[in-house]
Amino acid sequence: MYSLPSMPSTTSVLSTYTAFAASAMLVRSVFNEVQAVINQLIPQKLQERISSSLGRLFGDDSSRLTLIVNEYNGFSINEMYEASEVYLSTRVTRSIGQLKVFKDPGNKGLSVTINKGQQIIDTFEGIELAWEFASTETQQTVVDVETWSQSSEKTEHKTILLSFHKNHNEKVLNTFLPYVLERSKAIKNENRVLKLQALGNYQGVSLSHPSTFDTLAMDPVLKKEIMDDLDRFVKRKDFYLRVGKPWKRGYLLYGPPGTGKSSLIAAMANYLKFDIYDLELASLRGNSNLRSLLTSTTNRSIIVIEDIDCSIELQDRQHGAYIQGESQQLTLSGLLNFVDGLWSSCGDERIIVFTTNYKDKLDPALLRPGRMDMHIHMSYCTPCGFKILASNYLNVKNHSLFSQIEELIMEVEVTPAEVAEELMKNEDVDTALTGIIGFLERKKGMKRKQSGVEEQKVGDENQEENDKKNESQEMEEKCEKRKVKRNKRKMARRAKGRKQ
Ligand SMILES: Nc1ncnc2c1ncn2[C@@H]1O[C@H](COP(=O)(O)OP(=O)(O)OP(=O)(O)O)[C@@H](O)[C@H]1O
Ligand SMILES: [Mg+2]
Repeated sequence: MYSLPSMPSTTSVLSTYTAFAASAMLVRSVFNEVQAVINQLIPQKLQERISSSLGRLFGDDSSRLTLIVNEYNGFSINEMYEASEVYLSTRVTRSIGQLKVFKDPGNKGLSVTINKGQQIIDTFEGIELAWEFASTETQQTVVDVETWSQSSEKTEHKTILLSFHKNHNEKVLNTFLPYVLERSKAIKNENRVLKLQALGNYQGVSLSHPSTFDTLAMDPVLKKEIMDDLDRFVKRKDFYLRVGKPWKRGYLLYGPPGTGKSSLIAAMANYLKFDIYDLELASLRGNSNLRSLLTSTTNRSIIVIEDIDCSIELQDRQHGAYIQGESQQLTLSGLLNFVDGLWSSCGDERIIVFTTNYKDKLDPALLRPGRMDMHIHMSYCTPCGFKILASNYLNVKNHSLFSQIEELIMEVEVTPAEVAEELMKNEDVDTALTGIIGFLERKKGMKRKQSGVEEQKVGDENQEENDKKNESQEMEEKCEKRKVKRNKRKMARRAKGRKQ
């Protein structure tokens, strides 16, 4: 038969408690005595160091203050966490037994950090500071709204703890933490790997797009204008604050496929050392999702919405715009609210870029003056653009064949992407340039032939209209292909999400 274990009598519990309380008092009085001796004999800085170590030893934490720095603040990334993480990667000391080492693709060096539960002892202007990483996990049930299948997902909540002597509370908050923020910015700029994030699946990949303003084939005046605009933007924090405008800038890039819109975005990111967030509207579900995704982006970033004409089915603004093939609503005004900077909680130093092949197809609400700060036309290749490409790909600044090529480039519509492709076909300069001439001649011949046939068929007047139609059809096909590609990517991501 099962019998209950005998309960301790009240008197034995009391005597145990009394003995425990007596020993606790003894420990405290020893602690106080040692503290008093320290106060009399030792200089103040050393006193603090010894007393906080003793405090830890005797389980007395009353002399120390711990700041808790969580990775997220609601949906937003806590910049103090990010900055601390970057800063700490440079503060790893020899006393640490275990280190986590990783290398970001494209990063110049290795990144090192400590494991959960370990401490980094740091000093700042004579103050001793102890950093520690901590994390907890929670389990969440996720429902796929398409299949209604449920899965369970683990979420990790990461925290950095910073503890120090209470006397330095003000100094740490007012001087040290701002110093960590500044320092991390500098460290990031030194070793920067620009991140390219696909918003919606949170998978960051490093941006290894080599495009810079130097390699970009475009009108030099326009190029300079864009660079000046970016310079002005990053320098004008105080101006934006003074006039009460959110520190944001919007660019609309438009032009035919292959004229360098995506390359220009990469050049902007490389120039400013900003991260890129590629926002796929097709993978979003409604305004609240858009809002939470956007608030999860960091400052100093470029948010890109490519092919805005393909991403949003343009409908009457009153009725909202619908994501193609999705039942949930993402309104155009939801998007425009963001562009207008209504979400000032979203952070600072943001650039928003929309791209489109058809400017005319866009909702006028997007084109309204003041909505996007700069409309940038990316055009077919010009003679000047060709020279930049030849210098990039063949390392030639001048050549006897240049004038013939430049003449042809003025006659036919050729994109920088097409020229680049031709230039890559051969490393030998003469062969590559002769190849380009052949390519342009063929294009010119085709154009002539096409217009000859068309002339016979429909006569001169309809020619222009037909050209437009063909072009428009080509673009629509491209849009369609993109949609299919996007859907495939979305499905793959979902499948991957399900597997995890
Ligand atoms: N203006 C340019 N200067 C230098 N290279 C260019 C330029 N335009 C295109 N290229 C070359 O062609 C490739 C494709 O160009 P890019 O993706 O930037 O075009 P896009 O305008 O974004 O096209 P799409 O409308 O199809 O998205 C680039 O990777 C680059 O190699
Ligand atoms: Mg593009």
